[in-house]
Amino acid sequence: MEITSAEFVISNTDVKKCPAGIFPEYAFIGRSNVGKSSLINMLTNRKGLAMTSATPGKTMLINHFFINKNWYLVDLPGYGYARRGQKGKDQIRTIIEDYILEREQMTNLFVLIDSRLEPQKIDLEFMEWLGENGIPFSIIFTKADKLKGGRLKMNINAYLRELSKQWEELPPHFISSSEDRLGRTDILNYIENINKNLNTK
Ligand SMILES: Nc1nc2c(ncn2[C@@H]2O[C@H](COP(=O)(O)OP(=O)(O)OP(=O)(O)O)[C@@H](O)[C@H]2O)c(=O)[nH]1
Ligand SMILES: [Mg+2]
Repeated sequence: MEITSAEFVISNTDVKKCPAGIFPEYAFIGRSNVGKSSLINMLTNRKGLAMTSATPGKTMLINHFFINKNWYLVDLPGYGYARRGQKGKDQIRTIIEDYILEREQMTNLFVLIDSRLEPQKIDLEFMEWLGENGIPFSIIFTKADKLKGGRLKMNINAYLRELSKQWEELPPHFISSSEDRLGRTDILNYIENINKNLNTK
């Protein structure tokens, strides 16, 4: 799929104020600093569209980007950033949970996982929560450029093994690097296919 237009629309803390209309949307979630905003910039080919930072906790709001004038990419705040303090963490948690549970336009959630790390409890618990609530999601392993091929494969296999203890059927997964533009075609094709199926229903 070609990205012909990508426009920032609105930032929100409240799911009720997100854009009206029935356009499907694809949201990105994961621990702070995992690379959600960078991935949105990579997918859209627009460097400064979503704000990124080497310091965790950059994205604090629900950000809507209108793509090709018929679907949205949504950048969400990261979870698990300890330095926010309990109150800050609770606020972010509420924003994320309300969005995920209440946003009917949310067609698929991409859960981003840092490919360098061994399976993290916080991510596994988060995906378990998604399952309990019947939220459709896929996994994107990020920052693949930081690892050599063998190590990358090993880490991803270890993750999938851990997930298969939790899930009978594994969710679709992708491998990405926003530095090397890895995964772009696969992720955009995946979105395009879902959009097509929605249109034929
Ligand atoms: N090498 C490499 N660095 C990356 C990649 N993706 C993101 N980064 C870096 O990781 C840091 C965090 O990236 P962001 O995209 O801001 O992460 P985020 O998940 O949006 O973080 P929060 O908004 O704080 O939750 C930045 O310094 C990015 O340059 C990648 O694919 N490869
Ligand atoms: Mg961000």
